[in-house]
Amino acid sequence: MQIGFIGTGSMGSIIIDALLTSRSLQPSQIIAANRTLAKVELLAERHPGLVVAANNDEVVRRAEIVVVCVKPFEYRQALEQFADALTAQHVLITITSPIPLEDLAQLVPCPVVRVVPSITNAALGGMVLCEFGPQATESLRKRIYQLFSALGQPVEVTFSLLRIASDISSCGPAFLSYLLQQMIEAAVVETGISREAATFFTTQMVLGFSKLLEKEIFTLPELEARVVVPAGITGQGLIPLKEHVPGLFHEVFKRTHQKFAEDIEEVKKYLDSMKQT
Ligand SMILES: NC(=O)C1=CN([C@@H]2O[C@H](COP(=O)(O)OP(=O)(O)OC[C@H]3O[C@@H](n4cnc5c(N)ncnc54)[C@H](O)[C@@H]3O)[C@@H](O)[C@H]2O)C=CC1
Ligand SMILES: O=C(O)[C@@H]1CCC=N1
Repeated sequence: MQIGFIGTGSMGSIIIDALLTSRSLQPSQIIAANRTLAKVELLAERHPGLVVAANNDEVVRRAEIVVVCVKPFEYRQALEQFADALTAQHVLITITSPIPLEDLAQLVPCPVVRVVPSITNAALGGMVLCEFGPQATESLRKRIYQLFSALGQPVEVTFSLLRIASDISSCGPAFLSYLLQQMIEAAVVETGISREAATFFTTQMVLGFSKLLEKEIFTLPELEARVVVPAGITGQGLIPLKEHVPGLFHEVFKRTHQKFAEDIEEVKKYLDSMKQT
């Protein structure tokens, strides 16, 4: 079985690296194309045996599962370049959320699946969100879970949960990184600690924190309660946090949902126009 990749930018290359470093696939089982050829050539240098395709059409002709890793507004062009080569034997996977599977399914002759990765998959951790289109069978579900379990924990999400699940699982690492950088900056400015030392302490704290959660030693509220000892120092630090943070993530999720709705509307326009041609 050969797996094809269209788009080997940030996420395409993370998925390929993860499938190969986990030894789920051999490099020769992957064929990939990218608009800028140099990016795939770099991947092939890293993974000798990986097949560099000259174009998207070649990927689709040689692969059975085709993973499209381009951005929502690059889809139209990409689809136009390969849709004619798809047959009922293919499986088309999209890794981005604003492409409605029902609409995509009407444009191609094969089952369609959504697999939303997370940057955490680069360390073979975190979640892999899966949504299956109208033609997906039970055996296809099993195959997709098996393949992508190399990257992290696959979980099926319905379209109604997709946005918030992606917000937490895939956007979450960026949100957390921003918050942690704010903590580091404040430490540097308020105390004169070096950025290097503050970054080291922060990183080690997060690694330990992840282990606590992984080992299910505490739930998040239990963990907070154990650190905030009565009349202690942490409680003082939490006062400004409790003053400023509530409401913040409501705004974050309102914005991601708004952008998602706008993207879907735009995508639907071009998918509808493609249905008519
Ligand atoms: N960055 C992240 O953490 C996550 C991103 N995603 C989704 O993945 C999608 C891709 O994101 P990135 O990989 O970060 O973007 P990117 O811009 O790094 O990668 C897109 C790649 O597609 C290539 N490309 C564009 N049009 C093409 C075409 N017609 N044929 C062949 N190659 C083409 C580009 O050259 C580029 O290398 C986004 O829509 C995003 O929503 C999903 C989950 C997490
Ligand atoms: O398509 C999405 O929903 C993802 C989440 C992070 C970036 N893009």
